[in-house]
Amino acid sequence: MVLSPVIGKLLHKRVVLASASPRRREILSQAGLRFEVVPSRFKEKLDKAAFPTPYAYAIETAKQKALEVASRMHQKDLRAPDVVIGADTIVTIGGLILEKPADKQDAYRMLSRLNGKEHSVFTGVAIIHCCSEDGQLDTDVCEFHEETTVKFSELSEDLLWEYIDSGEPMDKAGGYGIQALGGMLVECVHGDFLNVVGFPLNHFCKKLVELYCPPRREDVQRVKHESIPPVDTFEIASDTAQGDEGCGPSRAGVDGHTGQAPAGPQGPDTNGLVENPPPFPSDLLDLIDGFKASKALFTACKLKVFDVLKEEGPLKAVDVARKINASVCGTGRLLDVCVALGLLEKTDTGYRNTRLASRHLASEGVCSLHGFVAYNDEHAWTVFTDLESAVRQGPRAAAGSPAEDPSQSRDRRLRFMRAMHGLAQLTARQVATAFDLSRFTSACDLGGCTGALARELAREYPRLKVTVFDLPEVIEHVSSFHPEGRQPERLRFVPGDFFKDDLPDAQLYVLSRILHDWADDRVHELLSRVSRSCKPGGGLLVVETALDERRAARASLPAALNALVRTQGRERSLAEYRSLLGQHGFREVQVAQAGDRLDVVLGTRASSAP
Ligand SMILES: Cc1cn([C@@H]2O[C@H](COP(=O)(O)OP(=O)(O)OP(=O)(O)O)[C@@H](O)[C@H]2O)c(=O)[nH]c1=O
Repeated sequence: MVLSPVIGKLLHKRVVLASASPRRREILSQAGLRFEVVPSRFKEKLDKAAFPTPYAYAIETAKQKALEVASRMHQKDLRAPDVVIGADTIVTIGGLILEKPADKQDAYRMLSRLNGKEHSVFTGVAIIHCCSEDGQLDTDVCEFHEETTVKFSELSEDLLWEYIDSGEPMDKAGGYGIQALGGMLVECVHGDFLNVVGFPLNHFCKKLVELYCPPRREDVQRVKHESIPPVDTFEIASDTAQGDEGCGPSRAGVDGHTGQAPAGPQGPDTNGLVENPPPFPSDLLDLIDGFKASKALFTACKLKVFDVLKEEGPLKAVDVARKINASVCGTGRLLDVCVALGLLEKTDTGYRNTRLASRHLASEGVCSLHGFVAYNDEHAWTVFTDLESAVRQGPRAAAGSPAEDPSQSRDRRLRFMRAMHGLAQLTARQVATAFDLSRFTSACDLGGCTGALARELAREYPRLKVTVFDLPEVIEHVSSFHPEGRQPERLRFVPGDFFKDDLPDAQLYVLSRILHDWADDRVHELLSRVSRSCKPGGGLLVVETALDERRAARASLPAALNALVRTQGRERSLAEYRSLLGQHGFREVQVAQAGDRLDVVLGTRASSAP
């Protein structure tokens, strides 16, 4: 049975599934798709470190699998299939990508890593439309990914080995099959179950709707009046008004061109709408509306909605309104928007936090980003409204990072410190473990703010003594960030200015999220001071979000703008950071990623002066 009309659109096409996975075959054939199976010969050996995110890796692998089949079939038959579908499923935990285990020991290593914890399963999918012209293969690639989180129960060694001995883990990413025996390991799943099994059918159907069934004119007009994107529903796929022609393999739909669609036979009508409108630009509308979503999140945080619900949820809108001292109508709308944004859940008994909100948006807790949200709301929001003049005039004349600007008010400094503290706590472990730093016995975190990274370094390396060096007006507030009182013995805070004062002695210097705040001349000045203090064999660890050519990731783009509106600094590429370290006498420069957004660069001070 073909439930989704859009799958029906593919019935007259030659569709190929470029996969040997029996699960993918089953999911797609149960959805009513008719296709041939041609397993891909593409070796899954792409360099994972070359991708900004795990899903970028999965998408690229899926694309390469499908392209290999398309080009092999084209060469063999001189007729490529119409559509080739490739997919790749990976399991990720703590920044690590797990694929199919090589052997039983490998399966054991994977399952022990997942034991008792939550991990993400990503499937990257590529839908390739092929067309042969003059013997040449022409392809249009549409790609997407889906993420599902899965939590394993605490499992005994015996159970893990029993499961491994069943043989089930061996052909499955992460070493388990949720659809079979492996289901017993799983405590809960958040997201699309079939995505874990190997193919995100729901997202796939939505993509097909985008590709094959651009919205009808009535829908476009409705959008004009109501600003509600009529996408992502399968009803649009019903082709009563459009017929097969309008819903065909539109080039504009297939290659995602958002430009002008060719005018229909009558040309543009009086509204400027055309007979065959281009695919509805839902991503673009999301982008246009993006600031409203941010502001809703900021406001809910500021009003402590997530704190109230963490402590007492689920609660009805009227009760939340009373607790946050706001109107019932306004609160109800804000709560519904938070539900739509995936921050809250609405149940029969009222609204409650999603796990994401409880973890990151409530004001307390080690993973809280409440301070970072407040900083964005109260500071970044204001300066970004002036982005146009920053773009016109170039970076702000005001020098220095917010923590270092002496004219800053105490409140503003504290707000900035809270923001940095939240971010640093969240990433400290990944930064501390990006390289093995156990050869060092002393480290100095320059501009180390509240010591969040320094604490993690001290925790990770039991021999390491860590000094946090920051401005006196910053150090003065440190104790309020560690309410439990005493700092660990191997951690000390020294007030000073890294541009003026002698740097504390250390074997390893750390500059975490510092360099991007400064223009090139100041960066050279700082690095030459570090280089002079660092003894041969010592190290310099730089932590930044690098602008790398490979990284088309949106993650690094806001940072590029930050530097423009906030300081004289700028983001730099990994090649630039490497070169900066080289110019200041650091050799054997290595690069690693700490999570999705941060790059860590480590250099060793050479014996000869630069
Ligand atoms: C987490 C999980 C994974 N899988 C299977 O793991 C393989 C992933 O490997 P892949 O590289 O994406 O695919 P493949 O099997 O090598 O096939 P191919 O597409 O030819 O590369 C796929 O099979 C999936 O179903 C399950 O069956 N159940 C699960 O719970």
